[in-house]
Amino acid sequence: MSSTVPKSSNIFWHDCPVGKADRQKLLKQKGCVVWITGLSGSGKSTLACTLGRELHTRGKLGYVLDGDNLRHGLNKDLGFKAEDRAENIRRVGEVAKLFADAGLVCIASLISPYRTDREACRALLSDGSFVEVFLNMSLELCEARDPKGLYKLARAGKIKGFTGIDDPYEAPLNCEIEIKEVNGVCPSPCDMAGQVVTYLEEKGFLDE
Ligand SMILES: Nc1ncnc2c1ncn2[C@@H]1O[C@H](COP(=O)(O)OS(=O)(=O)O)[C@@H](OP(=O)(O)O)[C@H]1O
Ligand SMILES: Nc1ncnc2c1ncn2[C@@H]1O[C@H](COP(=O)(O)OP(=O)(O)O)[C@@H](O)[C@H]1O
Repeated sequence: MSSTVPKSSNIFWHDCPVGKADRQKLLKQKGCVVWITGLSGSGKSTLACTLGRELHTRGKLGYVLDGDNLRHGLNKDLGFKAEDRAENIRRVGEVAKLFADAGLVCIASLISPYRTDREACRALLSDGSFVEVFLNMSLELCEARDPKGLYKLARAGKIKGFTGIDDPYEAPLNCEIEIKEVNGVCPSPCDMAGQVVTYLEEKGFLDE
């Protein structure tokens, strides 16, 4: 696992005259991170994109960091063993922090299966500006969806270490928002995004 202590020495922090507060004023919103966690197929990307669209419609600036997408570039050197997943989450947490500092509503959607990795990301943000959203969908529902056929491959032993099958998923203990299926039925993407928007409104993130 990567250390959070810099390897380099003789490094200094430079402050710029235009700060987060100035950018937030310009954008008429407050920077924060909406961190969406859940099993593969639980609807993370769907929620991220629907929320991104809803914010855009309201004239609010958001940006989606999707785990699958980032593994094509920033994180293409990482696999799925626990250390790689930890490094994946650490990097995305740092990038999300920069987006929040830029004044954006940063929407990160990653399985992020380990509690300790998510908590480390939470600790990077100031109090209240890390909003953890748990898509609490059953394995049965996710597996029935299986849009990429990955559960099928995992069940057949063709993918090893697949989250929920032969790799762990640690559910959040203290998330800000939990979205659940009721009797096997999941809220619609619009309803899921609406729940997050309501939270952001109530906490004042969508105001100056
Ligand atoms: N072994 C294994 N376990 C879980 N997922 C796998 C695996 N191999 C490939 N994939 C694909 O990778 C996507 C998850 O990437 P993440 O960066 O979100 O994963 S993690 O947060 O580092 O656990 C995940 O995307 P989602 O289905 O959108 O969650 C899969 O498409
Ligand atoms: N709220 C929802 N209601 C119905 N289907 C959904 C919902 N959210 C996602 N889906 C569908 O479930 C599948 C998995 O969603 P996706 O967003 O790709 O999940 P993840 O990013 O967690 O892997 C997709 O086919 C998507 O269209």
